[in-house]
Parts: sequence; C-alpha cells; structure tokens
Amino acid sequence: MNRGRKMRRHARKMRGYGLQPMVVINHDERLPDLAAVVIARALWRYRSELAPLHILGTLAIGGTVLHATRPGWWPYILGAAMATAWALGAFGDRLGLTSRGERLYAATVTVTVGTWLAAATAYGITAWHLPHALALGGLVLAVPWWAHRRRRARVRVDRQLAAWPEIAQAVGLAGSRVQSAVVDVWGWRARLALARGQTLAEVTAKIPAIESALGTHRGAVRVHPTRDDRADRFELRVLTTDPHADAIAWPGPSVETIAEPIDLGPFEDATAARVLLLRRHALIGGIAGSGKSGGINVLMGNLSACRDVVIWAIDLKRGMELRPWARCIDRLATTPDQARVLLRDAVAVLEARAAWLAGRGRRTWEPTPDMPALVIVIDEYAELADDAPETIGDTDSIARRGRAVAVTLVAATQRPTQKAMGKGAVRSQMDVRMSFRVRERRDVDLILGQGMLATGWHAHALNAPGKFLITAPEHDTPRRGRAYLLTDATVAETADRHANNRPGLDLVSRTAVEEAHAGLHLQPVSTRTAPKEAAGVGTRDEAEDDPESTLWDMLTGAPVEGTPVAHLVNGTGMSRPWIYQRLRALADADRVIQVSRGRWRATGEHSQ
Ligand SMILES: Nc1ncnc2c1ncn2[C@@H]1O[C@H](COP(=O)(O)OP(=O)(O)OP(=O)(O)O)[C@@H](O)[C@H]1O
Repeated sequence: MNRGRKMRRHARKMRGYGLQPMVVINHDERLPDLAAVVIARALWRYRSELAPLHILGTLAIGGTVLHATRPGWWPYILGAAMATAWALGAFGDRLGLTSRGERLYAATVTVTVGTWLAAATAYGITAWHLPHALALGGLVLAVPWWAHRRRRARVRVDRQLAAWPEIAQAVGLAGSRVQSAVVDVWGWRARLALARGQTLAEVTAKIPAIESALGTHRGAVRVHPTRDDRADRFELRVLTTDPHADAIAWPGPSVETIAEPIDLGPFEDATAARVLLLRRHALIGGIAGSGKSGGINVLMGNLSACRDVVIWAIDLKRGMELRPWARCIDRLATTPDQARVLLRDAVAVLEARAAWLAGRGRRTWEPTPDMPALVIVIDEYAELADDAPETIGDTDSIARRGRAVAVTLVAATQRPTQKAMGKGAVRSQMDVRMSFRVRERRDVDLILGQGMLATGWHAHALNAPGKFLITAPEHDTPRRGRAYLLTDATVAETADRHANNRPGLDLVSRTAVEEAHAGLHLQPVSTRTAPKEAAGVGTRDEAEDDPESTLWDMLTGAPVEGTPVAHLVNGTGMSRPWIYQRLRALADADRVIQVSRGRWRATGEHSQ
C-alpha cells in the first residue's frame, strides 16, 4: 500500500517535471545471469537424463587430452575397461545392479567406452570414424538408460524428496527433513527427521495431507517408527504399485536355516510377512482354490533350502501336492499305512531326542546340519484323521512335546473342525496360523482361534487366491498378505537345486527309527521261534560269508564300547531291520548286549 502510494506520488512529481514514468529493465545486465542459473538448474534437475551426454562430452575431452599427452596409454585403458567390465558382470549385484540385465548393460557400456577411449588415445578423436562411432554408440547405449524403469522411478523419487521442504511446510510438518531414501519394486521408503517437538502421532494424522501433497493415490502412504524407535524420526513408506494387484513370483528362498523367519510374501504395505517355524507348529487353512497349496510350496521352497531341516511329509491325495518336492523330502507317505508308520517313527524320534537331551542336562535341541530339526508337513489333515484315526495320538504327542526337540508339525486343511482335526489337542497347539480365504465367517475362528473374527480378522473377505491372514507371536494385528506364487517349473527347478544338499537324520533319531522298526519286525519271530534258532547263530560250520556268522563274528570281536549298527550293516551286507531282528533275538538269549544307543557287542562269556 505504502509503496503504491509512494509510486503514485513519484509519478505525479515526474509528470510535474513533464516526464512520463516507465519501468526500466536492463536486459543486458540481468539476462545472462538469469539464463546461467536456469540452465544450471535444468542441468542439475535433469542430470540423470543427461548422463549419457555428460559421458560423451567427457569422452571427447578425455580422448583429446590423452592423445595429446599420453598416446601410449591405450593398452592400459583397454585392459582396465575389460577388467572393470568383468568385475561389474561378476559382482555388480553388490553395487546395486540386482538384475542380470543391469549387470550386462553396465559391462557393455564399460567395454564400449574403454575401447573407444583407447582408440581415441592412440589415434586422436578425429581418426577413422571415431566421432561417428561416439555419436551412434552413445545414442544406442543411451536408449536402455532412458527407458530403465527403476532409474526413472529413482529420479521421480529424488524430485519428490527435493520438494519435501515445501511439502512439509504445506502439511504442517515444517522443519522435518529427509535423511535417506531407497527405491524398491513397490515404491520407495525414506527415513525422515522431525523438527523439535513434532511427534509420530502428528505425522500419522497428516497422512492424507502427505498423500495429496505427494500426488499419490489414497492409501499409498504409510508411516512407521524407525527401527531404532527414536521419537524424533519416522519412516515414510510410499507405494507406487499395489503389491497385491497381481500374482507375485517367488524370489527364491529367504532362509538358509530354520532359525531364520521365512518370507511368505508381502503384506499390503509391501513389508515382508516373515514367520519363524523353529519350535512352533503351524496350521494352514482355507477353502479349495484359496491358495493353501501355494502357501505350502513357499514353505517347502524355503525349508528345502535349509541344511538343518529334515522334511517328512504326508499327502494322502496320492502325493499330488507334495510329490514334486519328493527329492527334497526324506520320507513321503501317500497311504494311510505309510502315514501311520511315519508318525509313529516321528514320536520315536521325539522321545529319543528328549532322552538324549535329558542325559546331557540340556533342554532344547538346537538344529544344525548334523542334528537337524524335523518338520512334518501334512497336506489335507482331515483326510489323515478320516483314513487313519489311530494316528491322532501320535500327532497329539508331536504337537504337545515336539517344540523342545525341534520336531515341527505343519498341517494344512480346508476346515479344521474338531472332527477334521481329530479329538486331540493338535489345533490348540498350533502357534502359527495362516488363513487363506474361508467360506463362512465362523471358519475364521476355527483356523485363527476363538474370538478372532470379532477382533477384525476377516479371512472370509480375502478376495484373491494366495491372500492370507497370519497370527503368530510376531503377527498380532490383522494384516492382509499375499503368498508368493511358485510355478510348476519353479518347484521342479528348486527341488532339483536343493536335492543334493539335504541332510539326513542325526544318529540319535536314526537309531530311534531303526529300533522302532526292529521292534515291529521282531514280534512274530521272537514269539514263534526260540531265540537261538531265530538268530540262526552259532552254526560255525556254515559257509564263511554267511551273514549270520559274519554278524556273530563281528559281535564277538567287538570292542568294549560295542560296534555301531552301521558297521554291522556294512559288514554283513544285510538291511538294518534284519540286523535289529537278529540283535533282539540274541539279546533275548542274553548273548549280546546293547552297550549304548546303536552299539552292540557279545556278552562277556561270548566275547573274545
Ligand atoms: N499366491 C498366489 N498368488 C496368485 N495366485 C495364486 C496363488 N496361490 C494360488 N493361486 C491360484 O489359485 C489356484 C488354486 O491354488 P491352490 O491349488 O494353491 O489352492 P488350494 O487352496 O491348495 O486348493 P486345493 O485345496 O484344491 O488344493 C492356483 O491354480 C493359482 O492359479
């Protein structure tokens, strides 16, 4: 106002002098200044897009200078370019070149640049067709750069972050500033520092304003505390792609040991749904076609990558679901009879491990490749309960006592009713529950636990195959996840890759299984025949290579600490059940003793 009045007064005064007022812009002085700033700003703003031109310019200058001063250096330049290209191809992933295409591109650019520079150093940049090669090569190699999706995303994010001070001002978070940012496939996340006195709660309340200021779609922004839980920091998660929009290809195993949590697939905010299976049992539920088998495939892909896990599996749908993993599965039962034996053996393992731990004053079995965890995957648990109801006692034992000894049950079923789960305690023992879509609301409580439906766990509302809700000690709020999808080819390739690295059971567990089998096989023999005849030993006049006499010789020649069963198997060339049958018969006749687990020798009067 003041200024306007002054100007009007000044104009009147000028008119009084007979002069017309006018605004003077001195083009000569201001324009170069302004233009330089504008150009510099544009160069800086579009530095990523202009990078190929910067490189061409640098090459032209570098080639000229090197040719003039060090023309003999060309072999070194060429050698350095080749070595760098090789290193980028081999180790580029450590520099953030995650895909093979990116590494190949980086290596190609390095070789091309190195070759051109070497030629320009030796012959000068105007020799042959070097200028044309520079222009054409630059253009061809710039196209993938300009088109690269992740680079463009990063540039977009850089620009949004550069504008953060204005955004912060507009949404009422003035003074907050960006500390770091990363771009990923779903969008980007940034760590921000708050101004003095600002809180995470204020930021959360401003999420709609932030979404509007950033120009994203609604629901694209999440705000989390940072890992170090500082009150004056927060993490801003911005999704540019809905992680659940399409099926998500499995990126490969996320673990190498069962002591690490397995990544099942992303939640809606693109954070990984990770769950630990060590010392836990898992229940997977959902109607047919909801993606249960897909979920099991993700687990199998990860478990088969763990060298400290032995996998046993029961698939009474004639092995339809789990057979593709057969090469990674130590034992696969596809009939009720096989399932019965498998579960009985699992209980034997569990008891032997418990006894072994007790003998050493230890409480828990820590899985290692030599002493692996045992994970028993049961697909369609309801069929097991129907076809082999007598196994319920065994699954119950495993569910109640398996944790300390690292024997884990993973059971999948469409509807875990009390009937389908048998009468036992299996369902109530499940620590991890994963629910794909269910048909009826009341099924939510069946799978996830009593009262879950009422507290917002709406598994009946999941709207695409593979989507799930998960409860586990580390997941106590209802968040929708989507399991990764493994194609048949991925399953076959993964099973092939891991088949040769699978561990076997440890000695304690193996012996327990062998003894359980020997006990089974022994019954008819020991009740129907006298021990000595049954063992068929002591007939020294039989042929030298008779396995019976070889066995007896080995037992009488055994050291005080006994001979391991494995040696007896090798020495006689007979099967373990055969060996155990003979040993039990001899033991009944007091001719041999079991010195320790899996080690036997003849008793005093027979030993040499
Ligand atoms: N994670 C996933 N993402 C996208 N699509 C999926 C996913 N999992 C499964 N699907 C799709 O849903 C179909 C059914 O999946 P799946 O066989 O795993 O269901 P299911 O619950 O095991 O059914 P059933 O009990 O009949 O075996 C699959 O053929 C696949 O096309």
